[in-house]
Amino acid sequence: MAAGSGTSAGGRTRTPFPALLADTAVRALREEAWLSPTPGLVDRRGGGAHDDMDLPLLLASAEALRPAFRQIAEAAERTAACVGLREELGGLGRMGERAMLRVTGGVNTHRGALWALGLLVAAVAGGAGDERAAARAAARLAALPDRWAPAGTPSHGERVRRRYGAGGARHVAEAAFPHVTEVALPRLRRARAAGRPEEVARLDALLEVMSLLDDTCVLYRGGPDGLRAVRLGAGRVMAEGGAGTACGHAALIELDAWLRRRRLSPGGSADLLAAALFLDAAPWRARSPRAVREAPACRR
Ligand SMILES: CC(C)(COP(=O)(O)OP(=O)(O)OC[C@H]1O[C@@H](n2cnc3c(N)ncnc32)[C@H](O[C@H]2O[C@H](COP(=O)(O)OP(=O)(O)OP(=O)(O)O)[C@@H](O)[C@H]2O)[C@@H]1O)[C@@H](O)C(=O)NCCC(=O)NCCS
Ligand SMILES: Nc1ncnc2[nH]cnc12
Repeated sequence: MAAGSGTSAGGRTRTPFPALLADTAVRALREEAWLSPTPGLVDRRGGGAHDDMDLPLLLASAEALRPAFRQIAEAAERTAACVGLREELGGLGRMGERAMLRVTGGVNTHRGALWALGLLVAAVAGGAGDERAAARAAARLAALPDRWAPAGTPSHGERVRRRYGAGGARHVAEAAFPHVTEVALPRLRRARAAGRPEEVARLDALLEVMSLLDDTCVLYRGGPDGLRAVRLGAGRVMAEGGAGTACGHAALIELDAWLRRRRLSPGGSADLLAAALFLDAAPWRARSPRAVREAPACRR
């Protein structure tokens, strides 16, 4: 879908591109939250493996991130993709995290999603013309330094990186989101082309990501054995035919019950499914060669 901003020929006001991108990002988060039954995750049925989250909380959290997504897009529209922009995005990302924690009463609902979607929103706003170009541009941004990133207490991701050497959310972004472009999006499209219902296509995309991802949420709570079991369990659902078959559905429900008992939540996979839904629906507005020539140059 092509998109722009300002006033159309007929004089009607069009939604500004940053607001359109923020809408698409929030919608992707909402759709991921509504998807059911998702193993161990919050969904329409309840909080999954979480005793501090439910669907209304995730929906409120998604809405609280809208201003951050819009401001991220605005910054990327006006600033070249170099360290200055990376640092501005870091500040906006941390502001978004504070807004999220305010509405959730301190629960980390969407930190990883804000990171992945924030980088992809910036990439599309900065002129990426398709999903692969967006993932590559997001990777370049992720790899830039942010001198204002607070040292503070190590995050869960940082702890398991030190302990087990796992890559985590930063590494996945720097690798240009292969689980999104090479796994989730192709799986979504193959399932749709085969006539599967949209919900089944999304569940299969999630399960395939789960079967491959080093999810630091799972590693933090379940260690390497927990992560191995989650990946094998998700792989088994797919080997049984996926969420749309009787055997695959039974395997999914079994995996869900096991994750709830072990209090393991594949939150990183949920974030990457939301990233795939964002790219799948993104409004593209590749910059014209003239706009690229006139884009502000890197100052550092
Ligand atoms: C680079 C950052 C993402 C920070 O990364 P780091 O790994 O240091 O920090 P974490 O706080 O651990 O957050 C990473 C979140 O990313 C998700 N995730 C996990 N593994 C992967 C993966 N392999 N690939 C992609 N994404 C992954 C995951 O998010 C989900 O889980 C969250 C709940 O996690 P947690 O708090 O650990 O949950 P609980 O176990 O429930 O906690 P307790 O109840 O037990 O206390 C949830 O948010 C999901 O979204 C990881 O949690 C980045 O955030 C950063 O540097 N931000 C600064 C701002 C910035 O620069 N922004 C720029 C662009 S906007
Ligand atoms: N549906 C979900 N359940 C739990 N954590 C999540 N983080 C992002 N989406 C989530």
